Amino acid sequence: MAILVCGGAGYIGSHVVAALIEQHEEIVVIDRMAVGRQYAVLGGKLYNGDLNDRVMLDKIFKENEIEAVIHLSASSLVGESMTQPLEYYRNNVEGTLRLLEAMHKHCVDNIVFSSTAAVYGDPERIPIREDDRKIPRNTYGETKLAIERMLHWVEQAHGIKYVILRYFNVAGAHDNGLIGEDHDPETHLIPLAIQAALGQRENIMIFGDDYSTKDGSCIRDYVHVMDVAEAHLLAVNSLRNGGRSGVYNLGNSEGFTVKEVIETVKKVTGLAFPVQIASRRQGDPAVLIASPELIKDELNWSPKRSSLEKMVASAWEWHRTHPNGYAKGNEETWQKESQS
Ligand SMILES: NC(=O)c1ccc[n+]([C@@H]2O[C@H](COP(=O)([O-])OP(=O)(O)OC[C@H]3O[C@@H](n4cnc5c(N)ncnc54)[C@H](O)[C@@H]3O)[C@@H](O)[C@H]2O)c1
Ligand SMILES: O=c1ccn([C@@H]2O[C@H](COP(=O)(O)OP(=O)(O)O[C@H]3O[C@H](CO)[C@@H](O)[C@H](O)[C@H]3O)[C@@H](O)[C@H]2O)c(=O)[nH]1
Repeated sequence: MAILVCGGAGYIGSHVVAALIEQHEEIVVIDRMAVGRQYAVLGGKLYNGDLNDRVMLDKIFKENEIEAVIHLSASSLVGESMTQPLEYYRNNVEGTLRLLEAMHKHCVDNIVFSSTAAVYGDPERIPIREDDRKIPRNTYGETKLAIERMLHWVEQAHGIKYVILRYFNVAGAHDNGLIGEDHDPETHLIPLAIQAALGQRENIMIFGDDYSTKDGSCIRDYVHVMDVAEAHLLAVNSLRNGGRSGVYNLGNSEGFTVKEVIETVKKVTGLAFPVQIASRRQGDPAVLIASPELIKDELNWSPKRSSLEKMVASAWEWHRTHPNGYAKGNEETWQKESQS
């Protein structure tokens, strides 16, 4: 029996695949490889395909005995979602609809879904609990909330059980040194600051220093990608063992401002780089900090890498050793490394 990982060639998906390999699972990956990186997939069977492609999904479910799905594929950039809302609804909501149709047709009834802190919008209290008000401030969060609601109703009608993981800001890279974050273009704060440290970009911009926070910049809760991957194993095992559906925050219950993150990057790398204040980015809430108590209690999740400095050091190690990511001229080096 195999686990289907949708978006398994992406940043977080590739770390989930690595964790499944350690658990000796049979793995099938579907990724449309526009963003996904072939060399990020350390094992399993890879289908280069789109979730919106019914024929492709049917083929995958026919060719493999799938017992559970881990669904990470999405368009997931807050800023972009504000200018391309139709594409976000199409790729995220319609893609998930196709996936659930295929699961229903092929009698697969367990799914772990990547949701986001962006479903909450401006939180009513900090730390945020799962039942708190959800009024997304951006189209991206809105599409994820729509999918969460879809999962709820599909379970009622068709018995497909789910674990929804609402990640906060995922950071860092795998300890094995083989996989990490490689987006093109990069939009996330930590890798961008590291690129500035490496001299690959002129500076790093702080999007707004006039928020009501201690230094005026936005606060986020960072969580290590390996701790996130570990949560997926716990979630899928719980569903397979007859556990019920659930919705969980995935964060460290500690927030850091953009300025603090940039200072940490300077400290960890030992490198100075220019920092500029820019205007606020559309769709950004001021503060997002998780209460992860529920997943600790119910799924026994215990993050092992919660210090910001260690997360930045882990990201730094990846970027320092792979300054061009996976596939921009260093494929051979990468292949040698992965074989050794
Ligand atoms: N990175 C974060 O901090 C963060 C935080 C909260 C939630 N999330 C969620 O986690 C998931 C993974 O995020 P990531 O940072 O690894 O993103 P990513 O872009 O690196 O990975 C997503 C992968 O999905 C694939 N994909 C997208 N649409 C597809 C489609 N229609 N068919 C097949 N493949 C498709 C992409 O090619 C990519 O490889 C996303 O669902 C995202 O919304 C991420
Ligand atoms: O050049 C930059 C990039 C980002 N930021 C700020 O840094 C913070 C973090 O931004 P980023 O790293 O882009 O992450 P988010 O926009 O917070 O979104 C991430 O975290 C969300 C959960 O909180 C997920 O839903 C998203 O998928 C994921 O991309 C935000 O306040 C940004 O405004 C800057 O100031 N300058």
